[in-house]
Amino acid sequence: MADVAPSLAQLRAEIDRIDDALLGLLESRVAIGRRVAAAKGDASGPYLRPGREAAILRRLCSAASADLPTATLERIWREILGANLARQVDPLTVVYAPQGAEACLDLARDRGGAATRLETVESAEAAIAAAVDGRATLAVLPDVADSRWRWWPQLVSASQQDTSTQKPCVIARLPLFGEGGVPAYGVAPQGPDPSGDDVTLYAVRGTAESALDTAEIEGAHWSLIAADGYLEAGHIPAGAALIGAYARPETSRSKTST
Ligand SMILES: O=C(O)C(=O)C[C@]1(C(=O)O)C=C[C@@H](O)C=C1
Repeated sequence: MADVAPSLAQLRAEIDRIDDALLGLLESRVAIGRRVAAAKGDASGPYLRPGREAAILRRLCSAASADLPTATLERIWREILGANLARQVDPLTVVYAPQGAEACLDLARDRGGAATRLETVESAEAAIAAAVDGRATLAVLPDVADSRWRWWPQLVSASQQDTSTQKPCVIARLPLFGEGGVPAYGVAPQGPDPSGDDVTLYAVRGTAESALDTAEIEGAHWSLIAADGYLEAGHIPAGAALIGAYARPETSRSKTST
């Protein structure tokens, strides 16, 4: 007897069963959020862990079939990660999206998901200030290498200040998957979180051939450098200012099967 193609009603019933299973799994995953916060305790550092998030996304994207484009997976999992983070803190992303970098707003929204409050500010100073005083979980700023809104010197100045408080650092580049378009950078009042495949940003006094950008900072000439790998403060050149580190962006895979 020839196979009878399932009816639309049967296929929808199957989709409903899968949705119920997904919901159950999502509930279980999100329920872990408060336990994760307790496990982190006071001493084990910040709640937002961009390195761990990048490692999760890379693992899932390399396991997924071509029917699930990486950009789609990143969107879905950013919502899941954001929902879990919101069980640990009340996340706030502060965004500076000037003319020419309006996409920062969408990148910030996609990054934090619906569970993260979003606030726009009128200057890079205001965004970084929100990260310095701890009001924002993440400050999202436009391309670090673009002189139109050159904000990295503020992180150099902060790093030179003689305070014991945590300096603001670049901890993410947005998005993780996908090339093209103006990238955005995430700055937070915490040290960078290694993902296993990272880029470190630091600044050195003087002119460097490989500089992404240069600036006069408090009377001295500085160059911004992007180096391969995760370099801790002790491993960047002597006298350099650590700007941060972020998961190396991945090329997106968007093909779909036919
Ligand atoms: O692994 C952690 O530290 C978590 O807080 C869990 C989790 C997740 O949902 O997987 C949530 C937020 C962090 O930014 C990273 C990962």
